[in-house]
Amino acid sequence: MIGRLAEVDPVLGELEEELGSLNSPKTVKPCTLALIFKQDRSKVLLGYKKRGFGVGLYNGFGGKIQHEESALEGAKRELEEESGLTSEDLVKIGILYFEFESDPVILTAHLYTSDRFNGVPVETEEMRPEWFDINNIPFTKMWNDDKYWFSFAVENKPFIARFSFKSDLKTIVRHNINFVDPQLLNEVPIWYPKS
Ligand SMILES: CNc1ncnc2c1ncn2[C@@H]1O[C@H](COP(=O)(O)OP(=O)(O)OP(=O)(O)O)[C@@H](O)[C@H]1O
Repeated sequence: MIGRLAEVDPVLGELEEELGSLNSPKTVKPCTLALIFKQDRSKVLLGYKKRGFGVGLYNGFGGKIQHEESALEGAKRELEEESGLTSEDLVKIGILYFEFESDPVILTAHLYTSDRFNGVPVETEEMRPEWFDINNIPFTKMWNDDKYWFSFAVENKPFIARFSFKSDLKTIVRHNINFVDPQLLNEVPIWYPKS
C-alpha cells in the first residue's frame, strides 16, 4: 500500500516504509521545534543552545515529544520550558526528517510557528533567547539544514523535508524538500519509538 508520504515523494516513501515496518532496524526520535515571530514577522526569537544536542548553535525552541503526548502539546511544553513563553496559536508548518550516517535513529522535528505569544523570553539552563532581524538570521551558527527551509517557515509555506548528514553532524549528503497541503502535516504519524 502506498502511504501518505510516498504519495508526496518516493524519497519520503522509503522513510515511511522503514519507520512503519516492525522489523526495521531504524528507530525514531520525535521532536518539536517552535519559531516565535514578532507580530509583523520582522524578527524571530532563537535560542543559543547551552547544552545537549546542538550545543553552541542557535535554534528554535523544542525537544523530545513524550510518549502519548501530541506534537502540538509537546511543542507548547518545550517552548515554555526553554523560553518562558506560552502560545495558544502555534501553527504546524513543516516536518523535518534527519538521518545521520551510521546511526539508526531518524530524528523528526515537527515544526511550528507563531506570531502571538505571552510572556517575556527568559534565559533557562538550556537556552539563551535572542531576537534576530528576519533579514539577518545567524545561519553560520545554526544547523546546516536551517538555511534550506527557514524562509518557507517565515513565508508560511507548508513543507516536508528530509536531510541526510554525515556523522560529523555538519555535512549534508542528500536533501529533499516538498511543499505539501497543510492538512497532510497533521495526517503523518509521529511514529513514537517502539519501546
Ligand atoms: C540535524 N538538524 C537539525 N536542524 C534543526 N533542528 C534540529 C536538528 N536536529 C535537532 N534539532 C532540534 O534540536 C532540538 C533538540 O532538542 P533537545 O531538547 O536537545 O532534545 P533532547 O533529546 O535533549 O530532549 P529533551 O529536551 O531533553 O527532552 C529539537 O528541537 C530538535 O527539533
